[in-house]
Amino acid sequence: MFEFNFERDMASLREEYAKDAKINIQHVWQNETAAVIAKALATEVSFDNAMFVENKPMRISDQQIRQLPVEAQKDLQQKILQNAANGIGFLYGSHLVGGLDGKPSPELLTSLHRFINSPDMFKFIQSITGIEGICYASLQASRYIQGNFLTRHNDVVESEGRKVAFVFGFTPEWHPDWGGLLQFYTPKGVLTDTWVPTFNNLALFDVHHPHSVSFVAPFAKRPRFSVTGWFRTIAPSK
Ligand SMILES: O=C(O)CCC(=O)C(=O)O
Ligand SMILES: [Fe+2]
Repeated sequence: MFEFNFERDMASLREEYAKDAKINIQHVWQNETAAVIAKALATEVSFDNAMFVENKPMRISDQQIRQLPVEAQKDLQQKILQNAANGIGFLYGSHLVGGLDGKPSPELLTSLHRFINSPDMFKFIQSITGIEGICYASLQASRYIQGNFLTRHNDVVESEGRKVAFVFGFTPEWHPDWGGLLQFYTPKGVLTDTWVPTFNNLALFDVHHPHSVSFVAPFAKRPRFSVTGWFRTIAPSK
């Protein structure tokens, strides 16, 4: 069902990853597969708003937000911005595949989760990164619309054995002026790289890299869709 371009010059991918523990690989899926996943993201996924409020992560649906009195909605927005100003903030559309957010996933994403958890995929990732013992990949569909962002952070969670972050991009025709840029920093916070959202790519990077998704401008013409997660050496207990 999913056609992935496993046949590649692995030596050059390895060499690229080894330079700075990150790589942005283009045209990873066969065109048809990428189009089918992109369509599911745009039409079948019910996204919650993942946000950071009063120093806590929370998730709330569009409908729940609409049901709040206008003053409470403004207050929520204010609190998200306050947290971001203090250094930790995010607001974006998120669907956790596998029932983790209590919402069923479209069949296509469930199958995709299985595919990304296949021995072939683990072998592919291990061959590029040199990391052994990958046995699980979590999966999240994400959607960044105008006003969404994710401030600088790393993805280290020792207890989950997260090793390599991945972002499959499904965003055609994005203009860098619209924000939504995946940015990398040194541990001291100096900006090193900026990757513009694109279609049918796979960004892979060591979870220790500080990174962010820049604020999506109010004039962005479309959403930024991705499927993201982490390749892990510890699987969740059932
Ligand atoms: O969507 C991206 O480009 C990165 C997302 C990310 O950093 C995260 O979800 O932790
Ligand atoms: Fe991240």
